[in-house]
Amino acid sequence: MNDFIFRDIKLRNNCERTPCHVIKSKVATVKDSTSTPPASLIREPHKYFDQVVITVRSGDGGHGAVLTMPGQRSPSKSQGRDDQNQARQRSSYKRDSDGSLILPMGGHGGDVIIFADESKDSLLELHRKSRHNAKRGGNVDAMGVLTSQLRDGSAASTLRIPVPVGTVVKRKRGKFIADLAQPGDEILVARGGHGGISLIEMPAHRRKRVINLTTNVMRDESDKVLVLGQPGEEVSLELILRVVADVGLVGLPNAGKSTLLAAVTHAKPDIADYPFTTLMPNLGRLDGDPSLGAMKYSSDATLADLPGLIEGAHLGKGLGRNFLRHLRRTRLLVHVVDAAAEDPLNDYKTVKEELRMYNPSYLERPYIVVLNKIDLPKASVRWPSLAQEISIIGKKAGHSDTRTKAEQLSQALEEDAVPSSVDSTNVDKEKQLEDYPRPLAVVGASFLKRIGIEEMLKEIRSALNKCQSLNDDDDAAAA
Ligand SMILES: Nc1nc2c(ncn2[C@@H]2O[C@H](COP(=O)(O)OP(=O)(O)OP(=O)(O)O)[C@@H](O)[C@H]2O)c(=O)[nH]1
Ligand SMILES: [Mg+2]
Repeated sequence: MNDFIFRDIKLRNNCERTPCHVIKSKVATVKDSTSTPPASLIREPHKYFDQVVITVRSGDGGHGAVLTMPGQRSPSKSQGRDDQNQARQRSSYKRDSDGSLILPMGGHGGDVIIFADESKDSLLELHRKSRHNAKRGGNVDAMGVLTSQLRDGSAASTLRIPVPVGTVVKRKRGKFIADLAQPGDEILVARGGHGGISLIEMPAHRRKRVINLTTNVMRDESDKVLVLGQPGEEVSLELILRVVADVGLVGLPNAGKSTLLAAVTHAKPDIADYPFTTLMPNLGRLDGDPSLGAMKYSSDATLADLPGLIEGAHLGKGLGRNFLRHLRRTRLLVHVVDAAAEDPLNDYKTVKEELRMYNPSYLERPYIVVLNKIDLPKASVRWPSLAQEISIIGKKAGHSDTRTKAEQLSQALEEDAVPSSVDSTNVDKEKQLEDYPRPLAVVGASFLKRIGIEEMLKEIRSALNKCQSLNDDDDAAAA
Protein backbone atom coordinates (compact mmCIF):
# COMPACT_ATOMS: atom_id res chain seq x y z
CA MET A 1 0.00 0.00 0.00
CA ASN A 2 1.29 3.47 -0.82
CA ASP A 3 1.48 6.26 1.68
CA PHE A 4 1.34 9.92 0.85
CA ILE A 5 2.54 13.09 2.44
CA PHE A 6 1.46 16.57 1.76
CA ARG A 7 3.79 18.44 4.05
CA ASP A 8 5.89 20.79 1.91
CA ILE A 9 3.39 20.54 -0.88
CA LYS A 10 1.36 23.62 -1.51
CA LEU A 11 -1.81 22.94 -3.34
CA ARG A 12 -2.65 25.80 -5.59
CA ASN A 13 -6.37 26.25 -5.79
CA ASN A 14 -6.34 26.89 -9.47
CA CYS A 15 -9.96 27.91 -9.56
CA GLU A 16 -10.67 30.39 -6.80
CA ARG A 17 -14.08 31.74 -7.53
CA THR A 18 -14.82 35.29 -8.42
CA PRO A 19 -18.18 36.83 -7.46
CA CYS A 20 -20.84 35.87 -9.90
CA HIS A 21 -21.31 39.35 -11.35
CA VAL A 22 -17.75 39.52 -12.58
CA ILE A 23 -17.48 36.04 -13.90
CA LYS A 24 -15.78 36.19 -17.24
CA SER A 25 -16.05 32.82 -18.72
CA LYS A 26 -16.16 31.25 -22.07
CA VAL A 27 -19.72 31.20 -23.27
CA ALA A 28 -21.23 27.82 -23.86
CA THR A 29 -24.44 28.36 -25.71
CA VAL A 30 -27.44 26.23 -24.96
CA LYS A 31 -27.95 23.85 -27.79
CA ASP A 32 -31.41 23.75 -29.29
CA SER A 33 -33.01 20.48 -28.64
CA THR A 34 -34.10 18.57 -31.67
CA SER A 35 -36.77 16.69 -29.74
CA THR A 36 -40.36 17.31 -30.77
CA PRO A 37 -42.18 19.62 -28.36
CA PRO A 38 -45.31 18.26 -26.66
CA ALA A 39 -48.48 18.73 -28.72
CA SER A 40 -50.10 20.90 -26.04
CA LEU A 41 -47.15 23.28 -26.27
CA ILE A 42 -47.72 23.74 -29.99
CA ARG A 43 -51.49 24.05 -29.61
CA GLU A 44 -51.56 26.34 -26.62
CA PRO A 45 -48.27 28.22 -26.37
CA HIS A 46 -49.97 31.02 -24.42
CA LYS A 47 -50.28 28.67 -21.46
CA TYR A 48 -46.57 27.99 -21.40
CA PHE A 49 -44.72 31.03 -22.63
CA ASP A 50 -44.27 32.72 -19.28
CA GLN A 51 -43.58 29.88 -16.85
CA VAL A 52 -41.32 26.87 -16.91
CA VAL A 53 -39.53 24.49 -14.58
CA ILE A 54 -36.02 23.51 -15.58
CA THR A 55 -33.31 21.39 -14.01
CA VAL A 56 -29.73 22.52 -14.22
CA ARG A 57 -26.60 20.70 -13.20
CA SER A 58 -23.19 22.23 -12.88
CA GLY A 59 -20.18 20.19 -13.95
CA ASP A 60 -18.31 17.85 -11.63
CA GLY A 61 -14.79 18.86 -10.70
CA GLY A 62 -12.09 16.95 -12.55
CA HIS A 63 -10.03 14.43 -10.61
CA GLY A 64 -6.56 15.10 -9.29
CA ALA A 65 -3.89 12.42 -9.60
CA VAL A 66 -1.35 10.54 -7.56
CA LEU A 67 1.99 11.71 -8.87
CA THR A 68 5.53 10.64 -8.21
CA MET A 69 8.18 12.90 -6.75
CA PRO A 70 10.60 14.40 -9.26
CA GLY A 71 13.62 12.19 -9.53
CA GLN A 72 11.78 9.11 -8.30
CA ARG A 73 11.07 6.07 -10.34
CA SER A 74 7.51 5.74 -11.30
CA PRO A 75 5.65 3.13 -9.23
CA SER A 76 4.48 1.58 -12.47
CA LYS A 77 8.14 1.03 -13.38
CA SER A 78 7.37 1.98 -16.90
CA GLN A 79 10.35 1.93 -19.19
CA GLY A 80 11.69 3.67 -22.28
CA ARG A 81 10.02 6.71 -23.75
CA ASP A 82 7.14 6.81 -21.23
CA ASP A 83 9.70 6.88 -18.45
CA GLN A 84 11.56 9.79 -20.03
CA ASN A 85 8.34 11.74 -20.57
CA GLN A 86 7.29 11.30 -16.99
CA ALA A 87 10.68 12.33 -15.70
CA ARG A 88 10.53 15.48 -17.86
CA GLN A 89 7.03 16.27 -16.60
CA ARG A 90 7.83 15.65 -12.95
CA SER A 91 10.85 17.88 -13.07
CA SER A 92 8.61 20.63 -14.43
CA TYR A 93 6.41 20.92 -11.29
CA LYS A 94 6.61 24.52 -10.20
CA ARG A 95 7.79 25.49 -6.77
CA ASP A 96 6.58 28.31 -4.60
CA SER A 97 8.95 30.92 -3.08
CA ASP A 98 9.32 28.73 -0.01
CA GLY A 99 10.27 25.79 -2.17
CA SER A 100 7.00 23.90 -1.87
CA LEU A 101 5.73 22.09 -4.89
CA ILE A 102 2.70 23.43 -6.69
CA LEU A 103 0.71 20.54 -7.98
CA PRO A 104 -2.02 20.70 -10.59
CA MET A 105 -5.61 20.27 -9.46
CA GLY A 106 -8.46 18.79 -11.38
CA GLY A 107 -10.33 21.42 -13.40
CA HIS A 108 -13.42 23.10 -11.98
CA GLY A 109 -16.74 21.85 -13.22
CA GLY A 110 -18.66 24.35 -15.35
CA ASP A 111 -20.97 26.79 -13.54
CA VAL A 112 -24.51 27.42 -14.71
CA ILE A 113 -25.62 31.02 -15.16
CA ILE A 114 -29.02 32.32 -16.21
CA PHE A 115 -28.98 35.72 -17.89
CA ALA A 116 -31.49 38.23 -19.28
CA ASP A 117 -31.21 38.36 -23.05
CA GLU A 118 -33.05 41.09 -24.96
CA SER A 119 -33.44 38.87 -27.99
CA LYS A 120 -35.65 36.41 -26.08
CA ASP A 121 -39.33 37.12 -25.64
CA SER A 122 -40.69 33.93 -24.13
CA LEU A 123 -39.76 30.86 -22.10
CA LEU A 124 -41.20 28.45 -24.69
CA GLU A 125 -37.77 27.21 -25.79
CA LEU A 126 -37.07 26.02 -22.28
CA HIS A 127 -40.14 23.77 -22.36
CA ARG A 128 -38.55 22.01 -25.31
CA LYS A 129 -35.31 21.53 -23.44
CA SER A 130 -35.78 21.50 -19.71
CA ARG A 131 -32.53 19.88 -18.62
CA HIS A 132 -29.20 21.67 -18.84
CA ASN A 133 -25.88 20.14 -17.83
CA ALA A 134 -22.60 22.02 -17.70
CA LYS A 135 -19.40 20.18 -18.58
CA ARG A 136 -17.10 18.53 -16.05
CA GLY A 137 -13.62 19.83 -15.33
CA GLY A 138 -10.57 18.11 -16.81
CA ASN A 139 -8.72 15.38 -14.92
CA VAL A 140 -5.05 15.51 -14.03
CA ASP A 141 -3.32 12.65 -15.82
CA ALA A 142 -0.56 10.47 -14.47
CA MET A 143 2.05 12.90 -15.76
CA GLY A 144 0.52 15.82 -13.88
CA VAL A 145 -1.11 17.40 -16.90
CA LEU A 146 -4.72 18.54 -16.88
CA THR A 147 -6.35 16.57 -19.64
CA SER A 148 -8.51 19.45 -20.83
CA GLN A 149 -5.71 22.02 -20.70
CA LEU A 150 -4.73 21.46 -24.26
CA ARG A 151 -8.19 22.30 -25.53
CA ASP A 152 -10.40 24.26 -23.18
CA GLY A 153 -8.30 25.57 -20.35
CA SER A 154 -8.34 24.22 -16.84
CA ALA A 155 -11.98 24.86 -15.89
CA ALA A 156 -14.97 23.70 -17.85
CA SER A 157 -16.76 26.52 -19.63
CA THR A 158 -19.73 28.17 -17.96
CA LEU A 159 -23.12 27.16 -19.26
CA ARG A 160 -25.11 30.33 -19.91
CA ILE A 161 -28.85 30.02 -20.32
CA PRO A 162 -30.59 33.01 -21.94
CA VAL A 163 -34.07 34.06 -20.75
CA PRO A 164 -36.25 37.08 -21.56
CA VAL A 165 -35.68 40.31 -19.66
CA GLY A 166 -38.11 40.33 -16.74
CA THR A 167 -37.67 36.69 -15.76
CA VAL A 168 -37.92 35.89 -12.07
CA VAL A 169 -35.81 32.91 -10.96
CA LYS A 170 -37.00 30.83 -8.00
CA ARG A 171 -36.17 27.47 -6.57
CA LYS A 172 -38.87 25.03 -7.58
CA ARG A 173 -41.56 25.43 -4.94
CA GLY A 174 -39.04 27.42 -2.98
CA LYS A 175 -37.48 30.73 -2.38
CA PHE A 176 -36.93 33.67 -4.65
CA ILE A 177 -33.45 33.76 -6.17
CA ALA A 178 -33.31 36.68 -8.59
CA ASP A 179 -35.29 39.07 -10.71
CA LEU A 180 -33.52 39.53 -14.03
CA ALA A 181 -35.24 42.80 -14.80
CA GLN A 182 -32.49 44.52 -16.83
CA PRO A 183 -30.81 43.34 -20.01
CA GLY A 184 -27.59 41.55 -19.07
CA ASP A 185 -28.63 40.79 -15.49
CA GLU A 186 -27.36 37.36 -14.57
CA ILE A 187 -27.36 34.93 -11.70
CA LEU A 188 -25.16 31.97 -10.88
CA VAL A 189 -27.61 29.16 -10.15
CA ALA A 190 -25.29 26.15 -9.86
CA ARG A 191 -21.63 26.28 -9.00
CA GLY A 192 -19.30 23.78 -10.61
CA GLY A 193 -17.54 21.26 -8.36
CA HIS A 194 -13.99 21.99 -7.24
CA GLY A 195 -11.29 19.98 -8.91
CA GLY A 196 -9.67 17.20 -6.91
CA ILE A 197 -6.26 17.79 -5.36
CA SER A 198 -3.18 15.94 -6.54
CA LEU A 199 -0.84 14.07 -4.22
CA ILE A 200 2.78 13.13 -4.38
CA GLU A 201 3.68 9.57 -3.60
CA MET A 202 6.81 9.45 -1.48
CA PRO A 203 9.37 6.66 -1.38
CA ALA A 204 9.21 4.57 1.76
CA HIS A 205 12.42 5.94 3.33
CA ARG A 206 11.13 9.54 3.15
CA ARG A 207 7.67 8.88 4.61
CA LYS A 208 7.03 11.35 7.38
CA ARG A 209 3.33 11.47 7.93
CA VAL A 210 0.55 9.35 6.68
CA ILE A 211 -2.41 11.37 5.61
CA ASN A 212 -5.90 10.50 6.56
CA LEU A 213 -7.92 9.85 3.51
CA THR A 214 -10.38 12.73 3.20
CA THR A 215 -13.69 12.78 1.44
CA ASN A 216 -12.21 13.35 -1.94
CA VAL A 217 -9.20 11.08 -1.44
CA MET A 218 -10.43 7.51 -1.43
CA ARG A 219 -9.44 4.07 -2.47
CA ASP A 220 -11.32 2.02 -4.98
CA GLU A 221 -11.98 -1.72 -4.77
CA SER A 222 -8.50 -2.55 -5.98
CA ASP A 223 -6.99 -0.25 -3.31
CA LYS A 224 -6.00 2.35 -5.87
CA VAL A 225 -6.00 5.90 -4.49
CA LEU A 226 -8.48 8.23 -6.12
CA VAL A 227 -8.35 12.00 -5.73
CA LEU A 228 -11.80 12.93 -6.81
CA GLY A 229 -13.18 16.29 -7.85
CA GLN A 230 -16.30 17.47 -6.06
CA PRO A 231 -19.59 16.72 -7.74
CA GLY A 232 -21.55 19.55 -9.35
CA GLU A 233 -24.88 20.75 -7.96
CA GLU A 234 -28.26 19.91 -9.39
CA VAL A 235 -31.16 22.30 -8.86
CA SER A 236 -34.70 22.53 -10.12
CA LEU A 237 -35.74 26.06 -10.88
CA GLU A 238 -38.97 27.76 -11.66
CA LEU A 239 -38.72 30.62 -14.12
CA ILE A 240 -41.55 33.11 -14.29
CA LEU A 241 -41.65 35.84 -16.89
CA ARG A 242 -43.10 39.19 -15.97
CA VAL A 243 -43.05 41.40 -18.99
CA VAL A 244 -41.13 44.63 -18.54
CA ALA A 245 -43.17 47.53 -19.87
CA ASP A 246 -43.99 51.08 -18.82
CA VAL A 247 -47.55 51.07 -20.07
CA GLY A 248 -50.06 48.23 -19.97
CA LEU A 249 -53.04 48.19 -22.33
CA VAL A 250 -56.14 46.59 -20.83
CA GLY A 251 -59.68 46.12 -22.04
CA LEU A 252 -62.27 43.63 -23.22
CA PRO A 253 -61.51 41.48 -26.28
CA ASN A 254 -61.99 43.41 -29.54
CA ALA A 255 -61.71 46.81 -27.86
CA GLY A 256 -58.79 47.70 -30.13
CA LYS A 257 -55.73 47.26 -27.89
CA SER A 258 -53.61 45.65 -30.58
CA THR A 259 -54.77 48.24 -33.11
CA LEU A 260 -53.58 50.93 -30.71
CA LEU A 261 -50.18 49.27 -30.33
CA ALA A 262 -49.81 48.97 -34.10
CA ALA A 263 -50.85 52.60 -34.58
CA VAL A 264 -48.25 54.12 -32.27
CA THR A 265 -45.30 51.71 -32.39
CA HIS A 266 -43.52 49.53 -34.94
CA ALA A 267 -45.02 46.38 -33.40
CA LYS A 268 -47.06 44.18 -35.73
CA PRO A 269 -49.56 42.38 -33.51
CA ASP A 270 -52.34 40.23 -34.94
CA ILE A 271 -55.54 42.23 -35.29
CA ALA A 272 -58.92 40.67 -36.03
CA ASP A 273 -62.58 41.14 -35.27
CA TYR A 274 -62.87 38.08 -33.08
CA PRO A 275 -62.20 37.89 -29.36
CA PHE A 276 -58.86 36.71 -28.00
CA THR A 277 -56.86 37.46 -31.09
CA THR A 278 -54.05 38.32 -28.72
CA LEU A 279 -52.99 35.33 -26.65
CA MET A 280 -49.63 36.52 -25.38
CA PRO A 281 -48.46 40.05 -24.56
CA ASN A 282 -47.12 42.07 -27.48
CA LEU A 283 -44.56 44.73 -26.80
CA GLY A 284 -43.94 47.93 -28.73
CA ARG A 285 -41.62 50.87 -28.23
CA LEU A 286 -43.13 54.31 -28.13
CA ASP A 287 -40.62 56.95 -29.20
CA GLY A 288 -40.13 60.02 -27.06
CA ASP A 289 -41.76 63.28 -27.97
CA PRO A 290 -39.32 65.14 -30.26
CA SER A 291 -41.13 68.43 -29.68
CA LEU A 292 -39.83 68.42 -26.10
CA GLY A 293 -36.22 68.69 -27.25
CA ALA A 294 -33.26 66.42 -26.71
CA MET A 295 -33.26 66.66 -22.93
CA LYS A 296 -36.79 65.37 -22.66
CA TYR A 297 -36.53 62.78 -25.36
CA SER A 298 -36.25 60.16 -22.66
CA SER A 299 -40.03 60.00 -22.43
CA ASP A 300 -39.95 56.99 -24.76
CA ALA A 301 -41.67 54.00 -23.26
CA THR A 302 -42.52 50.35 -23.80
CA LEU A 303 -46.17 49.43 -24.29
CA ALA A 304 -47.54 45.98 -23.52
CA ASP A 305 -50.69 44.89 -25.33
CA LEU A 306 -52.33 42.19 -23.23
CA PRO A 307 -54.97 39.59 -24.08
CA GLY A 308 -58.57 40.69 -23.56
CA LEU A 309 -60.11 40.37 -20.14
CA ILE A 310 -63.72 39.28 -19.64
CA GLU A 311 -66.12 39.08 -16.75
CA GLY A 312 -65.29 36.02 -14.69
CA ALA A 313 -61.66 35.97 -15.82
CA HIS A 314 -60.71 35.65 -12.17
CA LEU A 315 -62.68 32.38 -12.18
CA GLY A 316 -60.76 31.19 -15.21
CA LYS A 317 -63.14 32.40 -17.95
CA GLY A 318 -61.66 33.42 -21.28
CA LEU A 319 -57.91 33.18 -20.95
CA GLY A 320 -58.20 33.33 -17.19
CA ARG A 321 -56.23 35.93 -15.37
CA ASN A 322 -52.71 34.63 -15.23
CA PHE A 323 -51.53 37.00 -17.92
CA LEU A 324 -52.41 39.90 -15.59
CA ARG A 325 -49.14 39.29 -13.83
CA HIS A 326 -47.61 41.06 -16.81
CA LEU A 327 -49.04 44.35 -15.56
CA ARG A 328 -46.97 44.16 -12.42
CA ARG A 329 -44.07 46.15 -13.70
CA THR A 330 -46.04 48.77 -15.58
CA ARG A 331 -46.20 52.34 -14.35
CA LEU A 332 -49.31 53.37 -16.21
CA LEU A 333 -52.40 51.56 -17.45
CA VAL A 334 -54.39 52.50 -20.53
CA HIS A 335 -57.97 51.24 -20.49
CA VAL A 336 -59.18 50.74 -24.03
CA VAL A 337 -62.98 50.78 -24.31
CA ASP A 338 -64.99 50.07 -27.45
CA ALA A 339 -67.27 53.12 -27.42
CA ALA A 340 -69.46 51.55 -30.10
CA ALA A 341 -70.21 48.46 -28.00
CA GLU A 342 -73.60 47.71 -26.45
CA ASP A 343 -72.76 49.02 -22.98
CA PRO A 344 -69.31 50.63 -22.90
CA LEU A 345 -69.69 51.91 -19.36
CA ASN A 346 -70.42 48.44 -18.08
CA ASP A 347 -67.51 47.05 -20.12
CA TYR A 348 -65.20 49.54 -18.47
CA LYS A 349 -66.44 48.64 -14.98
CA THR A 350 -66.12 44.91 -15.76
CA VAL A 351 -62.45 45.28 -16.61
CA LYS A 352 -61.79 47.37 -13.52
CA GLU A 353 -63.54 44.85 -11.34
CA GLU A 354 -61.49 42.00 -12.79
CA LEU A 355 -58.31 43.97 -12.16
CA ARG A 356 -59.43 44.58 -8.61
CA MET A 357 -60.15 40.90 -8.10
CA TYR A 358 -56.66 40.08 -9.32
CA ASN A 359 -54.75 42.72 -7.42
CA PRO A 360 -56.41 45.79 -5.90
CA SER A 361 -53.22 47.78 -6.19
CA TYR A 362 -53.66 47.73 -9.95
CA LEU A 363 -56.60 50.10 -9.47
CA GLU A 364 -54.41 52.54 -7.60
CA ARG A 365 -51.96 52.82 -10.42
CA PRO A 366 -52.22 55.94 -12.63
CA TYR A 367 -54.36 55.28 -15.70
CA ILE A 368 -56.04 56.90 -18.62
CA VAL A 369 -59.14 55.76 -20.51
CA VAL A 370 -59.37 55.76 -24.28
CA LEU A 371 -62.82 55.50 -25.85
CA ASN A 372 -62.04 53.86 -29.16
CA LYS A 373 -63.89 53.48 -32.46
CA ILE A 374 -65.35 57.01 -32.45
CA ASP A 375 -65.31 56.79 -36.25
CA LEU A 376 -68.44 54.64 -35.91
CA PRO A 377 -71.70 56.67 -35.73
CA LYS A 378 -72.91 55.11 -32.49
CA ALA A 379 -69.68 55.99 -30.74
CA SER A 380 -69.21 59.41 -32.27
CA VAL A 381 -72.51 60.58 -30.76
CA ARG A 382 -72.14 59.13 -27.28
CA TRP A 383 -68.44 59.40 -26.50
CA PRO A 384 -68.34 62.98 -25.04
CA SER A 385 -71.01 62.21 -22.43
CA LEU A 386 -69.50 58.78 -21.79
CA ALA A 387 -66.13 60.43 -21.20
CA GLN A 388 -67.73 62.81 -18.75
CA GLU A 389 -69.37 59.93 -16.87
CA ILE A 390 -66.20 57.85 -16.65
CA SER A 391 -64.02 60.76 -15.62
CA ILE A 392 -65.90 61.20 -12.34
CA ILE A 393 -66.01 57.56 -11.24
CA GLY A 394 -63.77 57.22 -8.23
CA LYS A 395 -61.91 59.67 -6.08
CA LYS A 396 -59.22 62.00 -7.28
CA ALA A 397 -55.91 60.19 -7.54
CA GLY A 398 -53.65 60.78 -4.51
CA HIS A 399 -49.97 60.15 -5.04
CA SER A 400 -49.37 59.04 -1.48
CA ASP A 401 -51.84 56.15 -1.78
CA THR A 402 -50.31 55.08 -5.07
CA ARG A 403 -46.86 55.02 -3.62
CA THR A 404 -47.87 52.98 -0.63
CA LYS A 405 -49.41 50.38 -2.86
CA ALA A 406 -46.45 50.49 -5.23
CA GLU A 407 -44.18 49.74 -2.32
CA GLN A 408 -46.40 46.86 -1.30
CA LEU A 409 -46.30 45.62 -4.84
CA SER A 410 -42.55 45.67 -5.09
CA GLN A 411 -42.36 43.95 -1.72
CA ALA A 412 -44.75 41.28 -3.01
CA LEU A 413 -42.55 40.86 -6.07
CA GLU A 414 -39.46 40.45 -3.91
CA GLU A 415 -41.14 37.77 -1.88
CA ASP A 416 -42.81 36.48 -4.99
CA ALA A 417 -46.19 36.58 -3.36
CA VAL A 418 -48.99 35.35 -5.54
CA PRO A 419 -51.29 38.28 -6.23
CA SER A 420 -54.41 36.24 -5.64
CA SER A 421 -53.41 35.90 -2.01
CA VAL A 422 -53.41 39.69 -1.78
CA ASP A 423 -56.78 39.59 -3.49
CA SER A 424 -58.50 37.02 -1.35
CA THR A 425 -57.27 38.11 2.05
CA ASN A 426 -57.24 41.85 1.63
CA VAL A 427 -59.84 43.98 3.31
CA ASP A 428 -60.02 45.93 0.04
CA LYS A 429 -62.32 43.21 -1.19
CA GLU A 430 -65.29 45.13 0.15
CA LYS A 431 -64.25 48.34 -1.54
CA GLN A 432 -66.25 49.61 -4.44
CA LEU A 433 -64.65 50.94 -7.59
CA GLU A 434 -65.57 54.40 -6.35
CA ASP A 435 -62.94 54.08 -3.66
CA TYR A 436 -60.17 54.02 -6.21
CA PRO A 437 -58.67 56.96 -8.07
CA ARG A 438 -60.27 58.55 -11.11
CA PRO A 439 -58.57 58.37 -14.47
CA LEU A 440 -55.94 61.01 -15.20
CA ALA A 441 -57.70 61.64 -18.52
CA VAL A 442 -60.42 60.25 -20.76
CA VAL A 443 -59.96 60.71 -24.49
CA GLY A 444 -61.91 59.71 -27.59
CA ALA A 445 -60.04 58.10 -30.50
CA SER A 446 -60.21 55.90 -33.51
CA PHE A 447 -57.06 53.91 -33.86
CA LEU A 448 -58.25 52.59 -37.19
CA LYS A 449 -58.86 56.03 -38.69
CA ARG A 450 -56.04 57.64 -36.71
CA ILE A 451 -58.31 60.12 -34.95
CA GLY A 452 -57.35 61.47 -31.52
CA ILE A 453 -54.06 59.58 -31.42
CA GLU A 454 -51.91 62.65 -30.81
CA GLU A 455 -54.08 63.73 -27.91
CA MET A 456 -53.92 60.25 -26.44
CA LEU A 457 -50.11 60.18 -26.76
CA LYS A 458 -49.91 63.58 -25.09
CA GLU A 459 -51.84 62.23 -22.12
CA ILE A 460 -49.73 59.06 -21.96
CA ARG A 461 -46.50 61.03 -22.00
CA SER A 462 -47.70 63.53 -19.47
CA ALA A 463 -48.80 60.70 -17.15
CA LEU A 464 -45.45 58.95 -17.58
CA ASN A 465 -43.59 62.15 -16.82
CA LYS A 466 -45.62 62.51 -13.63
CA CYS A 467 -44.68 58.96 -12.61
CA GLN A 468 -41.07 59.75 -13.42
CA SER A 469 -40.99 62.90 -11.30
CA LEU A 470 -42.59 60.91 -8.50
CA ASN A 471 -39.74 58.41 -8.69
CA ASP A 472 -37.20 61.25 -8.81
CA ASP A 473 -38.74 62.66 -5.61
CA ASP A 474 -38.40 59.23 -4.02
CA ASP A 475 -34.76 59.01 -5.07
CA ALA A 476 -34.01 62.47 -3.74
CA ALA A 477 -35.68 61.63 -0.42
CA ALA A 478 -33.70 58.42 -0.16
CA ALA A 479 -30.36 60.12 -0.92
N1 LIG B 1 -64.24 50.91 -36.72
C1 LIG B 1 -63.18 50.71 -35.98
N2 LIG B 1 -62.73 49.46 -35.80
C2 LIG B 1 -61.63 49.31 -35.02
C3 LIG B 1 -60.94 50.39 -34.42
N3 LIG B 1 -59.92 49.92 -33.73
C4 LIG B 1 -59.94 48.58 -33.88
N4 LIG B 1 -60.96 48.20 -34.66
C5 LIG B 1 -61.31 46.83 -35.05
O1 LIG B 1 -61.71 46.10 -33.92
C6 LIG B 1 -61.32 44.73 -34.08
C7 LIG B 1 -60.53 44.28 -32.89
O2 LIG B 1 -59.32 44.98 -32.84
P1 LIG B 1 -58.06 44.41 -32.03
O3 LIG B 1 -57.03 45.50 -32.06
O4 LIG B 1 -57.67 43.08 -32.53
O5 LIG B 1 -58.70 44.29 -30.59
P2 LIG B 1 -58.03 43.74 -29.28
O6 LIG B 1 -58.51 44.59 -28.16
O7 LIG B 1 -56.57 43.64 -29.45
O8 LIG B 1 -58.69 42.29 -29.18
P3 LIG B 1 -58.14 40.97 -28.43
O9 LIG B 1 -56.76 40.73 -28.90
O10 LIG B 1 -59.08 39.93 -28.86
O11 LIG B 1 -58.22 41.25 -26.98
C8 LIG B 1 -60.56 44.65 -35.38
O12 LIG B 1 -61.40 44.22 -36.41
C9 LIG B 1 -60.13 46.09 -35.61
O13 LIG B 1 -59.96 46.41 -37.00
C10 LIG B 1 -61.44 51.71 -34.69
O14 LIG B 1 -60.93 52.71 -34.22
N5 LIG B 1 -62.55 51.80 -35.45
MG1 LIG C 1 -55.32 42.04 -29.43
